[in-house]
Amino acid sequence: MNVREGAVDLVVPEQGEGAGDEVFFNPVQELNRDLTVAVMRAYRDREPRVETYLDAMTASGVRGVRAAADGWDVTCCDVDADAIDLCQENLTRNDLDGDVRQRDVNALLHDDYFDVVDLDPFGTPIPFADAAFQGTRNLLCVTATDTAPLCGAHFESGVRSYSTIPRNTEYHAEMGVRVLLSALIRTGARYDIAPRPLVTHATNHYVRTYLELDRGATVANKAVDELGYIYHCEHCLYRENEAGLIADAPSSCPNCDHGIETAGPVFLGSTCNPEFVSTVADSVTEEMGTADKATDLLETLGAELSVPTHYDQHRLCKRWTRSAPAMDDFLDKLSEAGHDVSRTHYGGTTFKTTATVDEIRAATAE
Ligand SMILES: C[S@@+](CC[C@H](N)C(=O)[O-])C[C@H]1O[C@@H](n2cnc3c(N)ncnc32)[C@H](O)[C@@H]1O
Repeated sequence: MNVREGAVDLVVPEQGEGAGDEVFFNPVQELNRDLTVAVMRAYRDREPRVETYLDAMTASGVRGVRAAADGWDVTCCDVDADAIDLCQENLTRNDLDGDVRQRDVNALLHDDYFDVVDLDPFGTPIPFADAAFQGTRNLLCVTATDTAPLCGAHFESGVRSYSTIPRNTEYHAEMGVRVLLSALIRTGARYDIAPRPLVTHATNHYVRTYLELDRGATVANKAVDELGYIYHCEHCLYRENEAGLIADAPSSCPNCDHGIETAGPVFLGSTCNPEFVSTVADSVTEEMGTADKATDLLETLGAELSVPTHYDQHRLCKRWTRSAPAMDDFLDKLSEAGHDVSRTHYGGTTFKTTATVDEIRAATAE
């Protein structure tokens, strides 16, 4: 089937039900790919010397072809011979050049360096993370689609993949973001690399992050300092964060005395850089099929408070046996009571605030 995405035309296989033999193409990931193009444009505007882009798991070649159309010096890699043929066909169809390699990307990244590396695997990216930190000069783009392990819904799998404790809370997508970033920061630290999140979002059952890599033991130590624990009470929705690698969890919830759960080490720092996010928004262009969605998402991300973790207004109001008022009125009350507050990209009824759960309850009481 023929599809047009961004400024390129592609042939992609019809996707059957379940895992088939055909080369993978997911039209739902167009937002992810549009944002990738915009992030790379914004990054190149800031760092004009970056040139090379590795589409590490290319499948149909869609990411590599779009990057080549945007002037990047592109390498496309996949282990699958059919993917490699299709990727080459799609480059040729658009009259574009690219270096197309049938290889295990872990081996390729062992031999070669790229300014920007894009990991877009099935499921967890962790089996590719060590090689990616060694083979990336500037910007590492990572997708993870294994949201159930990441957010603690598949607990053992999350512990195994990410070497941390994920907890299945009502802010599960943010738990996934912070677990993924924790694992990537700990992996980078082994090579004296500090990955700094420029943009991170959780959308439609995947997490996507763009990490600028800084080098040196001192900065890598600082990155590790941003890891810590979240203590969470499932009864009253109280939560608290503690930086550091040694957990000192309260024995019970300081708010209601019920049991407390510990997640971590997770990343407690900023998952986006708001100034960079605004330059990404300026790089979204109208040929992108998801331009409006991408712009809305970036606007929300840019304004989102960086504090962990978000609340869901409906969940809180249900817990307090109140009806949920209009979000804007609810957030205005919190703000008028002197608390920092923002909406979040995790959902229409979600917000972040510097207020505690008791302060939220008091400030928004009718
Ligand atoms: C989710 S698909 C990639 C989708 C594509 N990036 C897109 O945007 O449509 C994952 C691809 O990774 C490839 N793959 C799996 N293991 C790999 C490895 N070790 N090295 C390179 N490619 C690999 C698979 O063959 C598959 O084509």
